[in-house]
Amino acid sequence: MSENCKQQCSTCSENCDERDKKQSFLVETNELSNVKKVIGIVSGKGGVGKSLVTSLLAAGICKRGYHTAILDADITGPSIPKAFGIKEKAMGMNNRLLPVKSQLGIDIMSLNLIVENETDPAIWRGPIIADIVRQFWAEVIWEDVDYMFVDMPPGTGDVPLTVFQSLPLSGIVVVTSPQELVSMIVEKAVNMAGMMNVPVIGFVENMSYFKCPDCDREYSIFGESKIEEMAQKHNVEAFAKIPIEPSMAQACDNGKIETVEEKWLELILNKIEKL
Ligand SMILES: Nc1ncnc2c1ncn2[C@@H]1O[C@H](COP(=O)(O)OP(=O)(O)OP(=O)(O)O)[C@@H](O)[C@H]1O
Repeated sequence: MSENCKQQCSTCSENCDERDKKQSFLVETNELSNVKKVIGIVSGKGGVGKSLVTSLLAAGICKRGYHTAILDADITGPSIPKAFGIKEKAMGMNNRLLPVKSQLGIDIMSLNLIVENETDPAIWRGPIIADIVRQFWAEVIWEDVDYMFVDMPPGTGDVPLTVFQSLPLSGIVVVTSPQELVSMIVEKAVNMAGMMNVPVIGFVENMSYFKCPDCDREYSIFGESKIEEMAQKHNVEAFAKIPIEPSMAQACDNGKIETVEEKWLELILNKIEKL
């Protein structure tokens, strides 16, 4: 690596071996797959609504007329099939796996679509889990996908690193909540993307506020929003605030996430459309 390396291979003209090393980790898809853009959804810590945002973004892009897919890389906590109300299992064909289609036609692959019982825990160590993610990318038939959304596990561990290194990410969307934003955890995820030369498309502050249904007053349950500050600091134009909305939790539980409006995510969806 050059002494002056800033880990910005796409804009650097230096002919160094670091670029080759990074590219060598990329895993090829199979001959039946074609994925145009891959977007990672990341969060610093668990439970902030990463799967919800993944589902809303995928549904939003699908409603705009694009063939959309979700790769659920959250192997130990796969919640995507439940949010979409998918009960059937993925089928195999010629040693390859076929994704299951949602009602809108989103192609979905998740561990819960191949294990017999959806409550069976994935008691595997990091390298095995990372390998499953690679297999989901390489061995599932992703036919003519315009946009694939990857629901990553929280943090900056083994599996997020595998996704960053093995999949050709066009960018990431960072999901956070107001209280988490003040911590350094989000910064770690953003810095990880920077080191891997992957741009941040946008920030989503979930559970940003609660709007009283009686008086329309907004309450900052988890503290004041800091999303604008954060976006400015990292020079990211697109950001979104999603309120705490009990009907959304219900839609997730009832497998009806595709019926939820994605009005809060317009800016980010526009940005994704222009990638
Ligand atoms: N803005 C919101 N309003 C109401 N419920 C929400 C909201 N955001 C998330 N939830 C609910 O909180 C729960 C956790 O959300 P979700 O599974 O998306 O989090 P996650 O960050 O993906 O979690 P993990 O990292 O553990 O996979 C879900 O039941 C979801 O429906």
